[in-house]
Amino acid sequence: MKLCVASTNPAKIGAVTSALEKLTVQAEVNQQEAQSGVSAQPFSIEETKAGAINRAHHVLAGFDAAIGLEGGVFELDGTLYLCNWGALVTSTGAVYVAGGAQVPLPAEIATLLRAGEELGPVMDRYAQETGIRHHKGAIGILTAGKLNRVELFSQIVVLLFGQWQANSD
Ligand SMILES: O=c1[nH]c(=O)c2ncn([C@@H]3O[C@H](COP(=O)(O)OP(=O)(O)OP(=O)(O)O)[C@@H](O)[C@H]3O)c2[nH]1
Ligand SMILES: [Mg+2]
Repeated sequence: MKLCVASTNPAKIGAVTSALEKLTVQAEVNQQEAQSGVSAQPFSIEETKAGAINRAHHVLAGFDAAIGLEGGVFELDGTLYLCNWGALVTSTGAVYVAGGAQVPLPAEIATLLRAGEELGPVMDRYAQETGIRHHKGAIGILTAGKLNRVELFSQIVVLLFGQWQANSD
């Protein structure tokens, strides 16, 4: 199967390849930068989910299926949460979506995001590291490494393929 991942972010590519290994799915995995069609910092579940779907559709041409993975934040009861969404679209027109881990963001990070900053650079400053978005992710910082961004998105990819399988049997 020819599969395209709608990102060149190593954390997202790693998530797809580890999920495919876990599922023993044979696929030729390609990657392409993709426009999410939403803001650089999605600020709701709806926007984050839409970004994942848009990405997948934007890179589908020429492939059997495409995967979009998008991180974002959303407000709930006055607290800002991290959220993560994935979409799997197929050349036959199927669309599967799945949400992943959600955790509250520290107030100091929430303040900066509400002021218009993107989570990636904010997390790098907060943790005094670089490129967090490409490996451990905000989830890795916020859970003392108990879950990283690859593992987080890998679970979403398993949910996507599982739905595809359940609807193909
Ligand atoms: O340090 C981070 N750790 C995370 O866990 C995380 N989740 C989301 N974001 C940020 O939210 C925006 C949309 O996310 P995103 O899906 O576009 O991610 P990304 O820009 O890293 O990948 P990509 O666009 O190259 O595929 C981007 O500004 C990301 O910086 C994160 N940053
Ligand atoms: Mg991005």
